[in-house]
Formats: sequence, structure tokens, C-alpha cells
Amino acid sequence: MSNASSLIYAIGGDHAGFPLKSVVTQTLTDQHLQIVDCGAHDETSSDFPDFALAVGEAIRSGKADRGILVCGSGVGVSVAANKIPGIRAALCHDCYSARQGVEHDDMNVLCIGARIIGPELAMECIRAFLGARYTPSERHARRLAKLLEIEQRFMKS
Ligand SMILES: O=C(CO)[C@H](O)[C@H](O)[C@H](O)COP(=O)(O)O
Repeated sequence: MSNASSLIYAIGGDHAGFPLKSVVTQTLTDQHLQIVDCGAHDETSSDFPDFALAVGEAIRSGKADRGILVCGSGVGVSVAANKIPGIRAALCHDCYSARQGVEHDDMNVLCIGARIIGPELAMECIRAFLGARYTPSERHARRLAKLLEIEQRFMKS
């Protein structure tokens, strides 16, 4: 888990995200990054929660270290992914957020809206996400502990 190329990335998205997801998957594969493709595999109308769940499960099971989710706006997949315990997903359409979200908040899923930004900016955000690492500090750890506390408070059983 020490450098970008050793991490495994789960990638998923619905029909609206499919064109961008295809570009991202091809680009990352060309760079020899390990990808777990959680679908969709075409532009047939589909439901974003299915793919957010698949990416979240890949991370929770250890098949992947982090995830990238793409839907139309990026909102649906981020809402869905954040329902999964242990997933810290955020919609980022700028590189600063994509990097700082990892460094400060240990974000493990980057969400992107394929109908909002183009492939060039999306790939810049993804590169910022891939290159970022959580920066341990007392204040970051304190805030992450509070996030975990909220998650556990509302978990069933
Ligand atoms: O963008 C989204 C809302 O956050 C969804 O994930 C879907 O991509 C979008 O709702 C799909 O819209 P469509 O009209 O069914 O193509």
C-alpha cells in the first residue's frame, strides 16, 4: 500500500458514467494499475446504487484498496457509497479536493459526474487522488474517530 501502482482500484458506474468509466479504465490499465471492474459494461439504463455497492464491497472484502465511481452527476454514487460502513466517498471535480480529501479525511472512494466534467479534468482529479496518501496527525485522527463514532451509532446490530 505504499505507492500508487501497488494499490488496487475498484471502478464502477451506471449507464451515465459508462463512457467516462471506459476512458478511465483504459487509461489506468495502460498505466499498469490493477483494476477491479465492477460494471456497468454498457450504456443500458442501470441503477447507480448497484455499482456503488459493488465498489464498496470490493473495498470491504480487501479485493481493492480504493474506488472510483462515476454516474451522471456524481451525486448518486457518492450518496450510495457513503451508506456503506468504512467507505468515505466524495464527489470531487477539482484536484485540490481530490488530493486533500485523501490527505485529511482518508477518502477511499472518489466520485465523478460524467455529465459535468470531461475526461481530461476527470483524469487530472483521478491522478491527484491516486497520488495522495492520508497524512496522519492528531487532528485528522480525531475527526476520523468522530466519523467512525457516527457510523457506529447508527449501525444496526
Ligand atoms: O447522476 C445521477 C444522479 O446523481 C445518477 O447517478 C444517474 O446517473 C442519473 O440519474 C441517470 O439519469 P437517467 O435520466 O436515468 O439517464
